Amino acid sequence: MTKERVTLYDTTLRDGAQTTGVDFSLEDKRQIAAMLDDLGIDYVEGGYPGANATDTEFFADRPKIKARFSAFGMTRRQGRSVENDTGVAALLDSAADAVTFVAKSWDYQVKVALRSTEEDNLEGITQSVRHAVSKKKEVAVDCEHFFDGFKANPDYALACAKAAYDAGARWVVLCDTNGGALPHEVERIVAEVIKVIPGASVGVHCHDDTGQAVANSLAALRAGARQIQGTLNGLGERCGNANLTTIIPTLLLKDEFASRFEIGVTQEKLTHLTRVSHALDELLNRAPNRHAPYVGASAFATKAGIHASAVMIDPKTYEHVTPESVGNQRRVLVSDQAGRSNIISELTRLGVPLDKDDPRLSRLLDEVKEKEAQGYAYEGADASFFLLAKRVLGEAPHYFDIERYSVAVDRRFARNGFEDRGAEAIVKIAVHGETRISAAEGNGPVNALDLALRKDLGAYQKYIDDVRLVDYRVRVFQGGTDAVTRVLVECADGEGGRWSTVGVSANVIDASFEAIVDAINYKLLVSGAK
Ligand SMILES: CC(=O)SCCNC(=O)CCNC(=O)[C@H](O)C(C)(C)COP(=O)(O)OP(=O)(O)OC[C@H]1O[C@@H](n2cnc3c(N)ncnc32)[C@H](O)[C@@H]1OP(=O)(O)O
Ligand SMILES: CC(=O)C(=O)O
Repeated sequence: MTKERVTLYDTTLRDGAQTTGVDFSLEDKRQIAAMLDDLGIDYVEGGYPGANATDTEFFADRPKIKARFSAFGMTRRQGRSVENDTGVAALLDSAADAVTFVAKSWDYQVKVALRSTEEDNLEGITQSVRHAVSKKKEVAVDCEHFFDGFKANPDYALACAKAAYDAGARWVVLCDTNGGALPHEVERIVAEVIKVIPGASVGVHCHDDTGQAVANSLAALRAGARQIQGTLNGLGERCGNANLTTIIPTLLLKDEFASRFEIGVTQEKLTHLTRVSHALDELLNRAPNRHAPYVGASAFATKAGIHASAVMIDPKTYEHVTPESVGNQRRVLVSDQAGRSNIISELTRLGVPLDKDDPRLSRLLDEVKEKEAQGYAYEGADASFFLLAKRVLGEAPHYFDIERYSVAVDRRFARNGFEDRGAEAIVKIAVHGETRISAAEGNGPVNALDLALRKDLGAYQKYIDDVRLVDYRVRVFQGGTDAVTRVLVECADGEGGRWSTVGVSANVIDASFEAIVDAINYKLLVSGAK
């Protein structure tokens, strides 16, 4: 059976730029456009030329991408001829291959937001599309509020879509602008639309305000639409847009879609998806969503002991697709929900082979559960788990003893309002029976302690010279005066190694110190220090 082509239209650089807290630079836009192109996306909507300096500059010079490069903007303003509309001119003068006009398609919006008439809005659509087509641009029309408009006044919503199509639009895109539509409504309404506009020219643009943007996009596809708009990682106004990072693997890996449709993204490119998703987060300086479908760090993580034992026999028992297909990884977590299978799996990953019948395995599992009951959490601290395992197995050398440490926080206030802040720490340790005392100043108590501990480890100093603390997280739980503090620390070294450790105490400084000591011990152990 010949497969039908589904077109993917990405609006990360336009609707994604409407996400709270997102502000793309010109260079960000160039990099993201290249990433999308490499993935195999058909259209890259670059932004709104004329709306701001970054977008205007981005559209001055066409990025070197194979994908169609699209400029977004509104239809001609009310009371203005299309030839004299500076907004429309900015779209047509841009280096875009295609223009996407946003047009009202809900009579209520025409009256209230545009303060215009239904006839003028229809004329605006027709004139804008015809003008852009006459300037040799390919045209799409995003019919804003289409689903709400259709529910309120189907004839007018359809008339708007039809006006766009009849004037020469290549794509008529039905938008769930407020994100309130549900899949069965979308499926029903799209089926009505394709009675008057061929499905091959119909697209869908869904927002995620009810958490249904992906489901709504798939419902539109089932009903006959052949273009899906969305964004990487689901960026977009308010709750975001349909997440292409979820839609793409669904189209390629789920039989209902994979057997009927083809898209520009190949199975090989699909294996880059997790990296692309994380690269976008890196550019935005935000942590990737661990629970994101397909690409999140937890998407193929197994925590429950019963699941882990089955996953080790056959991963299919608890995985709907393979992690490798989307460039992700399987993880079996160690926690208080674990059984021996979790421990064996994690030890294997860490390069510590252990037989399921080894009596030390049960001791290690008991120790993990006891420590977790005290507040330790090993699923985010694999280096602390590694150390614990090595100790229980009797394979961890003892490198140094802490004899004492102290830390003082210093605040100096001057009359002119100048405030000087800092902290000083002293750490006394014994290495091979020899006492060493180090002092350090830091911008806070944990920083000072970390610097003091790593200042002089005698014969071991050479192993830790390139270690640095890169992340520090605190969680207080149990509440009230009995509160327990858990500190998670992430360290890195000059060879690209990264590892996480945990410390627990009623006192945040003690918990931090414990996590830092674990981080140093881990580095010594994996460096082969004796
Ligand atoms: C559904 C969506 O996500 S659409 C997203 C659109 N993107 C953006 O708004 C981000 C970029 N926007 C901007 O920089 C600015 O809003 C601009 C440059 C486009 C316009 O700025 P301004 O001229 O100051 O107008 P303002 O933003 O206050 O209002 C929008 C105007 O466009 C009109 N308008 C809105 N949609 C349309 C439309 N589809 N067709 C014609 N006119 C429209 C409104 O009635 C309003 O007109 P008014 O100025 O006569 O009141
Ligand atoms: C066009 C668009 O972004 C919307 O209607 O949501």
